[in-house]
Amino acid sequence: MSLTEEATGQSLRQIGTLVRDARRHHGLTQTQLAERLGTSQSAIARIEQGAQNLTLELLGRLSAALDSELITVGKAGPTHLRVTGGTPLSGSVTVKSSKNAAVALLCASLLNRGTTTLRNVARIVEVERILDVLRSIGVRATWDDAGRDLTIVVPDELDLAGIDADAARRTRSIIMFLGPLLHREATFELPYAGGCDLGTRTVEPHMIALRPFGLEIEAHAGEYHARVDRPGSADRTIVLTERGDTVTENALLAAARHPGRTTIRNASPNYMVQDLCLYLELLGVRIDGFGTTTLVVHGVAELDADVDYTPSEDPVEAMSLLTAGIVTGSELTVRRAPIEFLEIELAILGEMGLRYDLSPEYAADNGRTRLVDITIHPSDLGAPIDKVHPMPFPGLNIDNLPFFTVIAASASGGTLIHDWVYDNRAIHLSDLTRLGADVRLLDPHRVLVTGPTHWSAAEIVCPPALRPAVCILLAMLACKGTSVLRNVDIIARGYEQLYERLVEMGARIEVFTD
Ligand SMILES: CC(=O)N[C@H]1[C@@H](OP(=O)(O)OP(=O)(O)OC[C@H]2O[C@@H](n3ccc(=O)[nH]c3=O)[C@H](O)[C@@H]2O)O[C@H](CO)[C@@H](O)[C@@H]1O
Ligand SMILES: C=C(OP(=O)(O)O)C(=O)O
Repeated sequence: MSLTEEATGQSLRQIGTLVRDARRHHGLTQTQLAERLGTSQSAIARIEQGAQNLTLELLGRLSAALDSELITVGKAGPTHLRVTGGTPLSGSVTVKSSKNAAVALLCASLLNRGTTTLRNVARIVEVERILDVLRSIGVRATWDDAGRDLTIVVPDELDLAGIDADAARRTRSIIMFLGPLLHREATFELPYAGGCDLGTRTVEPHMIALRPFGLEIEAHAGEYHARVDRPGSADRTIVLTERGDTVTENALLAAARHPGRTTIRNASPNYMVQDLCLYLELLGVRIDGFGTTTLVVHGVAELDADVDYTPSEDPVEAMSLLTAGIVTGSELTVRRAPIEFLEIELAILGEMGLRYDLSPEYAADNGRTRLVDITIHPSDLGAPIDKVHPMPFPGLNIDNLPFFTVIAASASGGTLIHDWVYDNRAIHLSDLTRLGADVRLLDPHRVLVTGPTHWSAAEIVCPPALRPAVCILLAMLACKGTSVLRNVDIIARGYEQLYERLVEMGARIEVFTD
């Protein structure tokens, strides 16, 4: 069926614009996109001009090639936001539990023969994707009536042939199936890990970390082909080549059922790793060195316990909510903020002139993570003297860095933001120029932001990266007038009810679809 039978020339032109914007966000030329689709550059040029008949099949292939919900076939259309900004927010907002702990714990539940109950799990698309994958291989995962707590029961035999490859390819976290699966299967296949468009993200450190557990991986035809030759129970030391979060988690997951003592050096002590350690301890795995870069895991061959765990609050969500308040010049309280994972961020903000108060500390439901309520006050911000750059924990969180771009744009003076981590995340922040910010990309890793910005409303297509997308939304809250942010579905990957919660604080955000 040809779409032109139904759609007007105007909708073809609209689709053309969406395709062009998505292609540019992916840094693709027309020729490169044409190669992905097996078509010619001139056909792409015609599509982008709205001068090409589009079949549903071609629309589906375009969506897949651009990994974008811009054009969906057989589903509701993409979601957009109309944001009327320029007024302060007020009141308080409570931080939800973290995306990154949730996905690690879901993967970890594969280790347990007993029932895992995870409480207060974030209702986000990233979690749903891992759940889809788990269910497709036979895991029983059910939400309670309130939709907050998850009960997970893993069958004796997994149906790995039935894996939902589409859901798996949309998340990078699928890589954390390797650690648990290597104890269950001698050979298995997993689809390639996917995720946001942040540039190349290596999985080599995972291969290096898991090799001592007998795992060999060959990657071809869109799949990891895993072979396991399980070693004996001898003690071992694993030195991670990168202090990555998920690679530390994979090493922990493998070590948990390795019947010996595993020392993991250069481990990430970041928040999601701490949640995972606490869960594994409930399963009966002793881990020395909690919160440090050397973890000693006393593995147990069979893990069979009915456990109940509540992951801790998300520091990146806390930073997002603080940013919303800062750029709108608001008096706002962010409740249940995990302070240990925000201290450096707050210290830099304090140097920039942010006035804030902290409540006394209290414990999160996991009993360990320290929480505070942070109240920020309207402040005149100045650029920090030194560049702002992330580090593996304890350092400024890599995922919190993009928010400093929006904040720096609201401050007087020039701020250099150095994202050495991701090849393709800073580039998405240059969209802030469309809202009046002076954001100059010096190279793929360094952004020079000069403020203060006279924010002005605009229409922007959401970049295909979670944090930059939220940064643009938050900047729109600072813009007088009405902005439109198109195709915001990516935000649901990591945030639950973000718009509703901002609206409760006084933001004017309307959600609409085409
Ligand atoms: C599900 C989950 O938990 N995701 C988080 C996790 O992803 P994840 O653990 O997958 O992060 P990666 O392993 O991709 O690391 C991010 C990037 O940092 C580089 N790198 C990392 C550590 C290091 O010591 N040296 C180094 O160069 C990696 O090569 C990569 O390019 O950690 C990232 C970095 O905190 C966060 O952005 C992600 O939100
Ligand atoms: C990069 C991020 O996460 P992921 O590892 O899930 O892509 C993020 O949370 O910003």
